[in-house]
Amino acid sequence: MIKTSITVTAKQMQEIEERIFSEGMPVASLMEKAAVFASQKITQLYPLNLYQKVGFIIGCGHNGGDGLVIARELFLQGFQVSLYIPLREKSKDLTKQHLQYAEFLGIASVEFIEDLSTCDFIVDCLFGFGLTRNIEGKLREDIIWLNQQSIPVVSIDIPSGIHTDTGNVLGIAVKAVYTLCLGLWKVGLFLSSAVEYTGSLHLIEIGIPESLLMGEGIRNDDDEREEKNPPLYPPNSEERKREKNQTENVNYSFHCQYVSETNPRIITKEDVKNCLPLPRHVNTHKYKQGNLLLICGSNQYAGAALLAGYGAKCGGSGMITFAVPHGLKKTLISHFPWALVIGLPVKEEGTIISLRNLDLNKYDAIAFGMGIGREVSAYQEQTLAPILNSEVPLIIDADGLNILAEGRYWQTIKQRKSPTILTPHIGEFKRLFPQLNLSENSLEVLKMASKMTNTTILLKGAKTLVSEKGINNWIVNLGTPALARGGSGDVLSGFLGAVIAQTNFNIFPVSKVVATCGWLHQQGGILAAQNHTEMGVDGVTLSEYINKAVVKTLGD
Ligand SMILES: NC(=O)C1=CN([C@@H]2O[C@H](COP(=O)(O)OP(=O)(O)OC[C@H]3O[C@@H](n4cnc5c(N)ncnc54)[C@H](O)[C@@H]3O)[C@@H](O)[C@H]2O)[C@@H](O)CC1
Ligand SMILES: Nc1ncnc2c1ncn2[C@@H]1O[C@H](COP(=O)(O)OP(=O)(O)O)[C@@H](O)[C@H]1O
Ligand SMILES: [K+]
Repeated sequence: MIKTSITVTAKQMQEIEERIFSEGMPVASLMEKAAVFASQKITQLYPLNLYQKVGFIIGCGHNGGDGLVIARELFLQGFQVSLYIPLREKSKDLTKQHLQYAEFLGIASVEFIEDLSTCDFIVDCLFGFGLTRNIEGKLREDIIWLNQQSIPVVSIDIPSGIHTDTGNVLGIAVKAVYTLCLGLWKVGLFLSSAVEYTGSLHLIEIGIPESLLMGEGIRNDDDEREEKNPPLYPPNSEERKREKNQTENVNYSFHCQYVSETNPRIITKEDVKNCLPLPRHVNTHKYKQGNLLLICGSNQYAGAALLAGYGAKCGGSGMITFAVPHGLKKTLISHFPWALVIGLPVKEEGTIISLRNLDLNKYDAIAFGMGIGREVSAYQEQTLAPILNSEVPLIIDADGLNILAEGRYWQTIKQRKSPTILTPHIGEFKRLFPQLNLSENSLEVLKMASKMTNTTILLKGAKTLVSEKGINNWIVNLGTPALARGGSGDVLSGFLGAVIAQTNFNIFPVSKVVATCGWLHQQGGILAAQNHTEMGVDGVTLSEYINKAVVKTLGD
């Protein structure tokens, strides 16, 4: 199972391969295996009865070698194969041998990439994880030409031009319809700069022994499942709070020789199933099921409070309390008759100026910031400061993050004992951490930011990334642009709040729960888009589909 969720860097992949070779597996055999399985996948995607002409762009390294084996297999099956080999003279020995055999078989090669213009599809085997410098000159022109064609491209291992570790484009990169990643997921495939290039991602199993990937301290899912039933505690008892909220040194990653414990894992359906829904004891009651406080809304952004409420509604917490500008009380009650609504004092513009006498520590989670407006910044000592000083797991979103970005509270945040979860989109992240360059290496920067601040950060975008204190890192590898719509994030914060309010962090690390919520949020969006098209996924619709996503996931 671990092979489908682990991600590696180029160096780690090289080390794993070297170990396999040093244990006796011939290089050529591994290449043969990878390429034959890749060719099988290609023929599923492009069956011979529908697609006859296939072009290959062959590089000089082993990615090119893979390409030649795939080309040979397709040729032998009856495809019309053309090879474009721009770096022929520089070919590595194994690649040269495959080229010689391809020529012996009579597989045609072409002089110019334009000669592939009549192909039904093209297989990109120019560079894999060996690409280290920018693509320039003629190769650059070739890729520009390729990207201008409407011919579908399948990239082998990684789209040529994408940096294996950062996902950044090294000058230019191939835009693929499918990427068939060999053996283990290369981490760059999941980072935002690569999203436009990878197309649909498929992992080709090449038999890397799991023993090389497992290490001490790995928790398997069965252990978690057994522990999932939480002990019964009186509501809000000190004992329960202490146990529930302790997160220090909980590290569910692995200590493996080849793969760092901080390598992000892809959150899988199995991970999600393992986390949610949280079990309910038969004799539970509402205060044992998580008591969530949502501090949100302003006259200007009343909708954000409502959408956070709709999100929270999906999360199953026993009690939900809204603390909103008092002018919004009636609206909130009309939407959420089951919730408590507390009116807060406001300034003329309708933004909250204090939390009055709210006893924050009686809640199991607080979500703060959705639609509160920037003006709250002037009242941060009466609002954000007591929230940060509470001993409650905390989610901060939207304008809550903008107040944080002013920089006065990082020390307080660092010292918090309960989990602090920040949910910025890329713009908010840049405001929070102006000293960090997110575009250089988004994953490493995210890890650094969460480590520096002692928080869990969920970075929103086409791919959602989660980092808990730089240690436990996750990638949400699904998503829909249907969610690029005002309010989707408010739904996520509410949902997250409701789930966090019920979570025992002794059983599940914060990062895994946060990634699970991120996954279900995106999966909800995908299901909603299937039924309503991408045009129809407003926040309320999205929230309805989050529960459908839970039901579907459990049934799958
Ligand atoms: N070793 C094996 O038998 C296996 C190989 N695989 C394949 O091997 C690939 C890695 O192979 P390599 O390490 O040979 O690397 P690549 O095939 O990615 O290419 C590296 C070659 O390109 C040259 N190069 C790098 N940047 C360049 C640039 N900007 N312009 C021109 N030339 C440039 C390098 O000098 C080197 O010769 C993987 O991505 C995968 O496709 C594995 O996946 C399966 C097993
Ligand atoms: N192209 C996309 N693909 C997948 N998810 C997206 C895309 N664009 C936005 N999203 C998701 O939608 C949500 C938007 O949140 P946010 O930017 O905070 O919006 P708002 O503040 O309006 O609610 C995030 O969860 C983000 O991951
Ligand atoms: K490639």
